[in-house]
Amino acid sequence: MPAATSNTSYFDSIHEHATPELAKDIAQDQQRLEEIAARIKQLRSEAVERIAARGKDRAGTLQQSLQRDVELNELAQRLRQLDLVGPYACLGYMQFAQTGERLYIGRAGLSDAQGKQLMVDWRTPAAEPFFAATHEESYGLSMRRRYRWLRQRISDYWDEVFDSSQLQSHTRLDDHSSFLASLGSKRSPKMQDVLSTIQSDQDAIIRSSSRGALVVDGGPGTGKTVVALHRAAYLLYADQRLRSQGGKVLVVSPHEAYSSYVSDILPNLGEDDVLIATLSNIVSIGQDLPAEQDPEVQRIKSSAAMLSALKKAVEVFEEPPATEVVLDIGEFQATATAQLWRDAVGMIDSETPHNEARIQLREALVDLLLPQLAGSNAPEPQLRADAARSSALGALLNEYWPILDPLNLLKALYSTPALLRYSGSELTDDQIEKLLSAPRPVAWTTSDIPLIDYSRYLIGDQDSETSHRDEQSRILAERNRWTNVIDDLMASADDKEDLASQLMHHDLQERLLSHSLESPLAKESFDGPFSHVVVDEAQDLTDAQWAMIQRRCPSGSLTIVGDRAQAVDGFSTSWEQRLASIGIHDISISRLRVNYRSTAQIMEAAAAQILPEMPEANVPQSLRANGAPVRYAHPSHLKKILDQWLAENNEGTAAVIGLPGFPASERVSVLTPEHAKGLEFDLVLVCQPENFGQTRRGAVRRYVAMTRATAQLVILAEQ
Ligand SMILES: Nc1ncnc2c1ncn2[C@@H]1O[C@H](COP(=O)(O)OP(=O)(O)OP(=O)(O)O)[C@@H](O)[C@H]1O
Repeated sequence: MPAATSNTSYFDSIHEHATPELAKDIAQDQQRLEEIAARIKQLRSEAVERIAARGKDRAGTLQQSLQRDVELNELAQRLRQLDLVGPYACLGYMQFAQTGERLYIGRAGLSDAQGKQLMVDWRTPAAEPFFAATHEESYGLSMRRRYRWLRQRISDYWDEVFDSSQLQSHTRLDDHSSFLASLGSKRSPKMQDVLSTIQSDQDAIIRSSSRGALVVDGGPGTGKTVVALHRAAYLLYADQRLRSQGGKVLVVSPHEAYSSYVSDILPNLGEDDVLIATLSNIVSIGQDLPAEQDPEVQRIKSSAAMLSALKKAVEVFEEPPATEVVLDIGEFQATATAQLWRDAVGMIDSETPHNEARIQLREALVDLLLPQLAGSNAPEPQLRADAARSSALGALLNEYWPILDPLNLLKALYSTPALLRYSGSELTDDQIEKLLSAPRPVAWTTSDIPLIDYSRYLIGDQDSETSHRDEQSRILAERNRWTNVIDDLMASADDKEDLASQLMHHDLQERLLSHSLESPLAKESFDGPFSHVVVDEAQDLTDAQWAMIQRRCPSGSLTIVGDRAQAVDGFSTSWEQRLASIGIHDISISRLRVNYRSTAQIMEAAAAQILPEMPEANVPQSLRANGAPVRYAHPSHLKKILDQWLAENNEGTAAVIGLPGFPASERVSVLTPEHAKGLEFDLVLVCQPENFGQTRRGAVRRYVAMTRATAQLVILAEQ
């Protein structure tokens, strides 16, 4: 038997007490894990050596240095993948009933130097039974073993036996204890990695098609977020449709703390290109915006009617001239009529933002005015250039299609009665008066985010004419540079046909060209389009916020994660009705019903809050029944209870919810119920929940706050 290494030493400890069958089984297991670890180590050192050697290559032809750069890039990527996967490479194995063969499942596929398969990638169809098998449908498996990793070591394993003939040789026969133990372990500021214990119902959602919108509905702690993030990684790897659309994925996060909490999950799954952003990050106006204080103003700004008002306000600045305008172009005169203007506008691509459309409009006007300059002796290109640059045409555009500033237009809409009354035809008179009566000067709030975003979408970049010119010259220069590079390559190559086919068929040229043409900001751009968007806490999104997301996902491929019972502002319809109201019709709904987070005692207390207000709430069943009782105490005991818990637990996290001024620390978060959404803590102290409100809104806030606890819940109330 190979010597034990650090990440398999757990098996040594159970080896001592094992039956002969179990000892043989463990030895086989241990050997495969050693082979995997050794192979990763070998591949890693080969990659490092190759990088060191290729990095020193300076001399050579242009072709050689080009290939060297491509190779270095690929090696660096390979190394990064090995480092990501390495410490927790193997998730477990499944054994087939008929052949007795074991197939090991990993975060990535791996073969040894002779080509023997050591483990298969979790996202491949071959790996599916590992996640999908249940006692009802075993997929031909006799058993499955899942490892539990802790600090880069296997700390435990969990066996499930599907074939009764195997019962004698396993110590942990369908014993959920290892799995349950992992659910009860102490939390850290980062969401834990649970790939190896993904359950069959979760797996079915992860692997379902990317077509249309998939709603993942479930109560608190049912693994909706886990499923959505694993689904993003799965689709990026396995879904041809998604990859053919560019494979850009966006995860819309409800708040910054959530973004940070889940930020390790996708990199641990080998995906570090997925963008996670709040709606504020997407708009980014360089400051943290306060929430809108007036609920009525908040409602108006969240409505589709407000988006229509904004669109109409932009159109006010696109009206044709009422009378003919005579333009002096060089020594000639040309007349722009309202009809000529309309014809020119008809030549613009209707999706182009206002400021960028000015570039197209200028060209279209020149096209239509050109016949009126027929008497000129100048060649046509010269005539066109003169007309396009003429100050008369510039003045015409400035008057009837001025360059707009997206933020100023929105401010103007809020504060100019005539503009708001004209544009806001879908708003009621009361709503218009409400907006006009808001304090001046306009101070942005979070409710303005979707409107700012829409205004930017409609209007585009203020400097678009200059940027357009700069971008054109950049692309031209880049193309020339690469044409020269490729010409040089062709000139220096011995076998031209071979090189030409390399350039044409090997994707070298394409990759280099497209990389070099990518704007430096493109990777971080939140403008999309994205081929798939994951939306968490989707029950809270307003119409205007949905519009922001839909614009970024023209394919309509969405994973929508939510729980109607956690909607603070109410969610009285079904998912189908809600999504249909914003134009999403291609929907399928999957439900999750088991709570992996909170003990039964915590869920019972939380259910008592929500069910009287919302009897149809999807309250999930807790998997862990043996928890501590919920504790009730006077608010004055908060500090004492917290200090005692910190002294007794040197690991784990706590949250104080509902007492904003309380001092936070490394292990103690201080949150409102809204900002606690999506998060979880070992200990949750809910402060004065009676102040959260008496209506349904209050019940939802209490429910959200209480269901953040994994192990201990303390309610601090006056009575
Ligand atoms: N298959 C699983 N194996 C182990 N742990 C799991 C599994 N599924 C979910 N969990 C754990 O359950 C907890 C809750 O998961 P998650 O945050 O995804 O739930 P959620 O449905 O999004 O909850 P909420 O609606 O309250 O935000 C997390 O600690 C997660 O790691």
